[in-house]
Amino acid sequence: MPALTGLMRDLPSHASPVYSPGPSTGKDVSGFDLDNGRSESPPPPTVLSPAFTPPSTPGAGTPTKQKEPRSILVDTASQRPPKLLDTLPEVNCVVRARIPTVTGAEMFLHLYQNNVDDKEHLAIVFGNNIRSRSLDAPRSGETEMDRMIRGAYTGRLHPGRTSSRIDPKPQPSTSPPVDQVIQTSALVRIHSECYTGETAWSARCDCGEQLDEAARLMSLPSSPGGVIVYLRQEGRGIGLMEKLKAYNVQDLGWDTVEANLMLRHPADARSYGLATAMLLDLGFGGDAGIKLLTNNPDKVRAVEGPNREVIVKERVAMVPLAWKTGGKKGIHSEEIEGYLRTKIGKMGHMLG
Ligand SMILES: Nc1nc2c(ncn2[C@@H]2O[C@H](COP(=O)(O)OP(=O)(O)OP(=O)(O)O)[C@@H](O)[C@H]2O)c(=O)[nH]1
Repeated sequence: MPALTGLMRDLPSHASPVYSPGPSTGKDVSGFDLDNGRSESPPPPTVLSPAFTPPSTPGAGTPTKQKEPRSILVDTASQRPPKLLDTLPEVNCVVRARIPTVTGAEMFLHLYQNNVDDKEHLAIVFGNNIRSRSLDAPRSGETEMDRMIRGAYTGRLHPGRTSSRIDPKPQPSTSPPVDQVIQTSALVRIHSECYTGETAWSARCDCGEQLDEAARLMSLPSSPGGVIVYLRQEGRGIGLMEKLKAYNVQDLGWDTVEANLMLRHPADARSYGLATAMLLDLGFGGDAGIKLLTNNPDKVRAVEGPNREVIVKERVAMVPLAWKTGGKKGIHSEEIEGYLRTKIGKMGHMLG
């Protein structure tokens, strides 16, 4: 069908996010034809959230720069709780530093230690009013200089400052007061490390784009602030070495879930107790609730913790930039199409 082939070539690569259930003649159990990188039928409504509409008119959904994130109300109280450990890990923020960023926005990087692993998990905090309880707690024998060096200061550091508590030259704050932040649910993203997608320019996944988008939304002038909890759970918890093997398995024709299973790993080996504990430390416990930036339904309930220590009130979908902009921006590759299709079809991701 030369006419159809020509038409397909003219469409942006993301134009048909497809999933075909039932018997398939292709290699992939999700119905995705691995030979030509596309499938004939549209996704059934069951695999997409009601709000999702495939971008039939490329370019029609181009967002304006300052657009507020669209969120969907979440009610996890009525859902069956996932299997979580009974107790949350202990976390301790050991240092915090101000990082001016290339976009002009400023954030505070918080480095955590914990009692379950030796990794340096991070909280990337936007806004001046989100404080770590463990960081601010006094340590015996420490001097004011010690406190400033580990980041337990208010306001801003500047040459000559001697007290961690009173900033003699307070900076004007554009953020609302703390109480207000707690009443308007803050934006939170729980992000799992992805060296390939965030550092090595990989077009196999959308991890780098999601990290950038989360930071952009939290830096909008209208944003009450927010936190990206950055967990060192590379490769959905299997580590970089195993993830690279999984990429080779994927190049041999299997999808991201099958590749993990073939290597004798779970499809997803992550847990979120550390994230819950870090959010509690940053003051997000109780009724205030959070707005969680995610497409992953498992993450929504798991982040709340065994006793719903943190409550996810709303979910904000992380729609791929290529879908939102009709293909003008974002990631274009055969690999990312297969990856997103598998996340929707097999991992229940809701991209809308
Ligand atoms: N094993 C494996 N891990 C991958 C692959 N691609 C990305 N990852 C890892 O997957 C994690 C990100 O997971 P995603 O599925 O993109 O997203 P999510 O965290 O489940 O959900 P969102 O909140 O919607 O982003 C990171 O740890 C990546 O390193 C892959 O093909 N195989």
